[in-house]
Amino acid sequence: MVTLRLEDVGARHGRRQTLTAVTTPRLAGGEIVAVIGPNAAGKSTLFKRIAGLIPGPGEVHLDGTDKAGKAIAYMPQDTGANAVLTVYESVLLARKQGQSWTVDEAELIEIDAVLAALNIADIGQRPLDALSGGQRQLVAIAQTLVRAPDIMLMDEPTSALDIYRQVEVLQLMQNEARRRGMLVMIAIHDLNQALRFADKAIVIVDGRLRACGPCAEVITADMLREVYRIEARIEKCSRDFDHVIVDGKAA
Ligand SMILES: Nc1ncnc2c1ncn2[C@@H]1O[C@H](COP(=O)(O)OP(=O)(O)OP(=O)(O)O)[C@@H](O)[C@H]1O
Repeated sequence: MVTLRLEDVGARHGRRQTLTAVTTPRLAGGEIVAVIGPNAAGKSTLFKRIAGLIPGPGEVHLDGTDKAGKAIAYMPQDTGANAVLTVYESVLLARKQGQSWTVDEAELIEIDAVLAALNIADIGQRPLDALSGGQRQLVAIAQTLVRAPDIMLMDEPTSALDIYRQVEVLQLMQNEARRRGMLVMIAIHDLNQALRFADKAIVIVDGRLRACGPCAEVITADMLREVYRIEARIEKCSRDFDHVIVDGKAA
């Protein structure tokens, strides 16, 4: 099973230290980890650092994978639209990522299955630049999923989706994490969706790790007051899920 552990991981943008000494316990495949924190806290920077897209001090310890160089897939927050490609072609291109261009039947079946699971099979032949924002986000999720990584880093993957699609995507990611033994880290601002779908939460504040652990232990009224400056209660709904109820800004 894949595991990820960060040790003193940092990053800079120019002269500014944007990530400082982030150390986590071992995070294991099969789990959803919500990465939360205020705007500009360093969530995307953390993902880019884990994915090896930006340099910095510290160690990203990756174990239990045989997909050297392809174990981690990063889905950025802003997904551009390449006008030349159709949805299907773009997903196929993501699947092949540097491999030979021979396409076998099993790969096509897999791509069809991912498009169907995300409910976007009907737009397969549409050019990318003719999609809505939400459709583009779903295509970006498909592009990441077909790479069959051991670790998926998803940067606000549901920010453009309606509530039905949010649930559909987060449920799918939960199922896929369990089924494939994949570690899925999701930067997300919706704390109720984090409480509903994530096993653990990591809180990033000012580029530092403030907390890491089971959602119920991390997403607390005290944390919301200190980190987000809001007064809120965490209450169980009638189906026994924790919910954040916001009362207002903290004094
Ligand atoms: N390319 C860049 N050049 C300079 N500064 C950057 C760059 N990318 C990010 N930063 C800075 O690094 C800090 C962390 O940004 P990051 O995008 O990681 O935050 P975030 O937690 O993902 O925010 P959000 O929730 O708003 O998406 C911010 O202060 C941001 O301005």
